[in-house]
Amino acid sequence: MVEENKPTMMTYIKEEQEVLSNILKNYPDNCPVIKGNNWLILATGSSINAAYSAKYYIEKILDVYLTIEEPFKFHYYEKLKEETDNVIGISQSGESTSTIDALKAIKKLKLELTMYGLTSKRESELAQVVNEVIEIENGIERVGYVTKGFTATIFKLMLSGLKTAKNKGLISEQEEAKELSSFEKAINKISDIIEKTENFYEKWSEKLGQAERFTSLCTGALIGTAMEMQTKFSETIRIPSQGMDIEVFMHGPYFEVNSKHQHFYIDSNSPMNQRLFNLRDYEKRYVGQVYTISLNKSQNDSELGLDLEIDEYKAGLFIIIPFQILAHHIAEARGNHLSQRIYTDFGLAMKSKTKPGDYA
Ligand SMILES: O=P(O)(O)OC[C@H]1O[C@](O)(CO)[C@@H](O)[C@@H]1O
Repeated sequence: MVEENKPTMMTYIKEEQEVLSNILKNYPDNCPVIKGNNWLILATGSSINAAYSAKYYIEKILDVYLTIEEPFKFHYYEKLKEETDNVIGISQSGESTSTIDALKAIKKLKLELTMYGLTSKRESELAQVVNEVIEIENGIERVGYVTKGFTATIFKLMLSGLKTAKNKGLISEQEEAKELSSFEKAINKISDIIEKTENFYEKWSEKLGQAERFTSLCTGALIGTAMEMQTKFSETIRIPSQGMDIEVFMHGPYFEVNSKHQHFYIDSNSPMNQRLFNLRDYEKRYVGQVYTISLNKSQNDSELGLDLEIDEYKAGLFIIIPFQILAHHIAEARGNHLSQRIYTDFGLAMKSKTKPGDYA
């Protein structure tokens, strides 16, 4: 049962349009020019998925190499590359200990490295470790299964890339304006995305409720979306869920499919799409149901067409929204009352967080 006035994932999903519009309104003053050509991003959970969702946009618009690492593994096993110019730690709460610890260790090793912290909380421990705080600008999010913080993180990273590209003279004023206008048009359609997803869910709710495993499959630039689908479905629906690139799926995971599995194909108009469709046609014969979430218009009932005029590099900002809504609805329909939090002592017991989350 949802308690009155208690925010839910849906509360925050419905705020995404406004949050992203405000971030856009505050551009360029709200974004830094990021130094150097070799950026290292450290983040975990939804924050690392957000980094992957912005990576290919940034690398396309800028002359940078963006390396993304899990902070715990990086801290204990990886070597800091000589050519690394800066480190960006991302933590929406600013309370993920692995990210904070890895940043502290790098600081000890190379004090002169510029460290940015992308976080919603200026007063957090992460914010104290870095040289420059970049605020995510998503307002308060008191549901642990983050949604608006996820898209806001992607957008701040993309816009910081755009501002840096302009500052370096890599794009003209007109090109910058064109990018901003294409973001704006798609942001204004978020309410349509929500409505279309609600209709899609209505049509498929019974079928979705029968799945024993969900898999989302994408091509390159949308890997952050597939990863976040895995995170969000695992956190909320709590049945085996995975998200990966089609080529990864073709080397092992395809052996496990059966009629209890359901697949989502992410159609981002990638030049590799034919291979995605070939895989979908093949798997249709063996899994319980295939769905497509597409940037184009819907072609049939099992396709959720968002009808957005954006390229695949920006798509990660938008294609995740249907997955966020589906995660919420499927979870609630299966009896997972998301407002009743579980494993509440986990973060402190495992020291994965500096303090208990401030959840509704
Ligand atoms: O961005 P943050 O606050 O570091 O959190 C990272 C991840 O940790 C979690 O809070 C789980 O501990 C996830 O829900 C979240 O995606």
